[in-house]
Amino acid sequence: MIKARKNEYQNAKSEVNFSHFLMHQCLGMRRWALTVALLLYIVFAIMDVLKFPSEVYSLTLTTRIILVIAPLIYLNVLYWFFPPISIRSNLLILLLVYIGSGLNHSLIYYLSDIYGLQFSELGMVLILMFGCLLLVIPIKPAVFATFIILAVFSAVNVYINSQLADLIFVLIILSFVSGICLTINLIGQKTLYKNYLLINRLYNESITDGLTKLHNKRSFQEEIERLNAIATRDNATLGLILIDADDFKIINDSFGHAVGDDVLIKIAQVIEAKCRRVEDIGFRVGGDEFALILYGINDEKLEQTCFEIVKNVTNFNIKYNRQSVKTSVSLGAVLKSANAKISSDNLTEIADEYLYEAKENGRNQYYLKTFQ
Ligand SMILES: Nc1nc2c(ncn2[C@@H]2O[C@H](COP(=O)(O)OP(=O)(O)OP(=O)(O)O)[C@@H](O)[C@H]2O)c(=O)[nH]1
Repeated sequence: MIKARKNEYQNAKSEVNFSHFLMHQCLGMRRWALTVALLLYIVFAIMDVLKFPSEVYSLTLTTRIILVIAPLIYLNVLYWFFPPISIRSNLLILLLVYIGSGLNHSLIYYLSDIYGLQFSELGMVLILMFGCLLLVIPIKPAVFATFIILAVFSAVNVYINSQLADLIFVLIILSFVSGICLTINLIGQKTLYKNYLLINRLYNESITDGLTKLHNKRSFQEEIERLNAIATRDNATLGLILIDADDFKIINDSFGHAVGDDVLIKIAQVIEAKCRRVEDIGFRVGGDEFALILYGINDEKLEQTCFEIVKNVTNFNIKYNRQSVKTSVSLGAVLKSANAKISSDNLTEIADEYLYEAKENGRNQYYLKTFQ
């Protein structure tokens, strides 16, 4: 059940997190692709002025600036100085630049034909390479944009009565170029997705206790600091319960290690059952020691939770060779009230002192303090 809950949460977040991971991995590539695209496009615009008569370049410059150069300047500033967190951020503007440059190409191709000017096909190959590969646009929108660009290009060719055989030849070359670029893009994204899953799995293993599947001690130190900082920032309460099995050595010595393990797993299940929201986290912090962090809890609910944990563990019905295994836990709990400021180390120390009191004063009970 613990594992199922973790997986459910992770799967829901995985799609979003992969977009962030991909952005992180591809940020350098996208930055340089945008910069090189801008420089190349400015060179194309300058060539328009040098090669074409003013009635042609006044039109081509306007469309180049509006559809491509201005959005590219915006994207360059954004990606170099305020990098977005997701690969899907600014997707519409990226598509506008890609489709805009493709349509511009067809427009200039058309004007060159009318005015009898020389115009190279090389530009279209570069546009397709940037759009399908270097800008790292997600695959489906890239295919869609490429289709629009090639469809308009074909329509212009048909309109100006190009040779059908020539058009088919050019379309085959352009489709081949975009096909290769899209395939490399797809393979790259799939490889990165595999790396992403591997990193996630290794990270989850590094913060999970192998026996109980609760978070481990390392994760406890990270989470108590993180949640205490968030609670202080947001003036929220934070509950911390430390839980220690009573006379666990006796259980191990009397019934064996396997029964001891079974008891630990059952205690972990009781703790996990108290985690009702994403911010509530249960940990195994030592051999027979556990912790539970409850974000935003009030004193009444914290006390109720302590009471229920003690009661549920006492009610375990574990039998070994027809002998019942007596189990109990002692708890030390602390509630950081909404406006209190305290370090996570001090919070843990207070809970630990209270756990010690609970042990000293007879075990199978909880001691709780509110820190104002
Ligand atoms: N079965 C099992 N036992 C473990 C595991 N890790 C630690 N232990 C045992 O847990 C016991 C902890 O004992 P102590 O720290 O002396 O505490 P205790 O016997 O519970 O006594 P109090 O805490 O004072 O009530 C030791 O006997 C460890 O060997 C584990 O993964 N499985």
